Amino acid sequence: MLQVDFSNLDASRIGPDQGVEWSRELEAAAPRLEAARDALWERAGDPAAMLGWVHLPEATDVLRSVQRFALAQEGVRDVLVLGIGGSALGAKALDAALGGSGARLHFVDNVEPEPVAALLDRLDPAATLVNVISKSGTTAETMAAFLIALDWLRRALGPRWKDRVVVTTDPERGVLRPYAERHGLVAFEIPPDVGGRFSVFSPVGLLPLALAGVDVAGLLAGARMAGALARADAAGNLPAQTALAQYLAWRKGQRISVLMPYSTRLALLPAWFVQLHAESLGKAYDRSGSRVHVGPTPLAAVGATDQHAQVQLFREGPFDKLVVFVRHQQADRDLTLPAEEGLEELGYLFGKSLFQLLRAEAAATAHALAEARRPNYTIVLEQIDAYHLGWLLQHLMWQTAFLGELFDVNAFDQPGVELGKRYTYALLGRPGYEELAAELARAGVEP
Ligand SMILES: O=P(O)(O)OC[C@H]1O[C@H](O)[C@H](O)[C@@H](O)[C@@H]1O
Repeated sequence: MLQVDFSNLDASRIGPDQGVEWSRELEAAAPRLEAARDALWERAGDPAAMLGWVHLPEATDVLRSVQRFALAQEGVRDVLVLGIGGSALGAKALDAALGGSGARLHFVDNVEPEPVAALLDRLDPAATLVNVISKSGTTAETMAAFLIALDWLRRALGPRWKDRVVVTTDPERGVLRPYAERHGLVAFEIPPDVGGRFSVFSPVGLLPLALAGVDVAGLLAGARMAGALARADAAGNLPAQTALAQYLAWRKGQRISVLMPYSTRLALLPAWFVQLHAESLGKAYDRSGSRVHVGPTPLAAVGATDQHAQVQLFREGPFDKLVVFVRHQQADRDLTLPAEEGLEELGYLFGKSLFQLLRAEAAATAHALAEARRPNYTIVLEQIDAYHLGWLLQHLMWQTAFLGELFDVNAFDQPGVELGKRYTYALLGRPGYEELAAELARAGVEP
């Protein structure tokens, strides 16, 4: 089960001394949420609407081909995953939470030379599979890493390098697809109507995760539950409900949306969420073309660790945050705290377990924030496993789609990142970018 405890929204009334009860807010917004739901499901069949991610959890043929490929990779101990943004963050978060029983995944999602060189020094090319992932098939960082990895493989393996590369990209766009065809490389598809940050349950995430030994079928089963709830009426539609809480918070001045899982295993989940919300909702224009400049600023935190770093700000700083906790109810393993002579002052801990302490800290922090009228709600997972994380990630994607409707923005494009890319091309002398290069020269911008 995945449940959401909204009780601290009531306590804090979404902001200092304003707002009404959560249940009333929800009731009042029900028609709007249900209209948003109907609009999303109606558009889900239209490839131009970029809602293909809605259907990924049902794609059992893709699941099987990914599993078959992973099973056949005998002798692969390490996987070099070359991708950035939506082509890395989901698998990275889920591997950190659930990986470990299969191959080790190493993500190259930056172009800083020292870590890349150090990683290649450590790995054995004969036991490493390179999975290059790019929806557009053109991203400079990913392509640069690919050029280096190809050279590294070829030097060590000669013509056998082809057995050690698998490509994940759009069926048509970009340079990777024709390159894979030219060399007969195994290639998986990212459906054209699935944007990068919504692609974790396509081969983008499923392939590396299957190689890492993660229960990818479990992920999809959980993700299907999020989809089922996204069809429900407002009273039972969890993604619509959390979207509403986020939207109301924004409207009432809580413009920073914190995601704070109480789990080190989930420490990378907020990084994935940050891209999902930032690129989907941070928009200059609404769908009718009016200037709006909307978008909650997503902020990453981890409990209990950040109680000792950020919670001071969350509780006493500006009234500008909505804090979302993620907790789990069952630990897979637990450790009991033994009594120790000479440390009697810690007696309140003796006989308790680490998980009991973690749970107490999460509940205490949520209440301490509510008590200071800081809005927060808690997503409760039964446990940290593939099923519940599949559910959680798909829930957050649905939440984002609902928020796109509430803010009336296109949640599936990211026009704001393009100019920086074009300037980079100009600085590197890419043909066709001469005018931009001249503009940069006039402004005194140098690499
Ligand atoms: O998968 P790719 O096409 O290589 O894209 C990787 C990332 O880069 C872009 O700059 C976009 O802003 C992201 O949304 C995307 O996830």
